[in-house]
Amino acid sequence: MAHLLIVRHGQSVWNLENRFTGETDVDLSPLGEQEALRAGKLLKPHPVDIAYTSVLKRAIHTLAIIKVQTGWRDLPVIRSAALNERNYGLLQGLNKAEVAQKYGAEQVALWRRSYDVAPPQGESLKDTYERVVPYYTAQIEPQLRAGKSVLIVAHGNSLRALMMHLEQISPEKIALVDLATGVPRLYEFDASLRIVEASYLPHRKGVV
Ligand SMILES: O=C(O)[C@@H](CO)OP(=O)(O)O
Repeated sequence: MAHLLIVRHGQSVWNLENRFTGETDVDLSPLGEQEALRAGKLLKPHPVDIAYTSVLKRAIHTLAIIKVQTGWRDLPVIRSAALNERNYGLLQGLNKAEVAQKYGAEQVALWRRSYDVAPPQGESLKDTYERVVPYYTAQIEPQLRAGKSVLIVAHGNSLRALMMHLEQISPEKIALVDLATGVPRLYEFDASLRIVEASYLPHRKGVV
């Protein structure tokens, strides 16, 4: 059966500086480029037919490095803003530790990891889910149903929203799920597109 691979972009310059990034279009840090190379090595044994990414350069750059590293130079790529990072509103650009000092760690934890508490003028994870999952269902799932394997290179929160959908993670439990930069997660499906295995590469055997 077809498989799906999801990868969060490599470390960005603002990840490194511990700043809320959201839809700000910052590029990879040097470590982020290394993480993308490593992701390419891990992905190589799992060829795909099509790739999807956001319109933000940290994801586009990660995918470009993966394409070179895997030798998948002709891999078709579709970019969509539906896969962008959640909009962090007024927090974008601010240092996460400074925001925690000002508003308290508990409030910041709610803004960062709760399902439905939106940061000021930004998107909650629920808002993000409501744009990511319909895009996945309409555009990406049909590829899998047609037997095509798919790679998605996107962002911490847009991918957490997708993981909620794929793995039936509850709003309470998703608060505990963090996705590391540049570590691919592999989903294998049965003929009815039910997940038979979900695991981070290179580790296998993590059965859902
Ligand atoms: O700043 C951001 O856009 C995201 C991802 O880096 O941060 P957080 O992990 O706090 O949601």
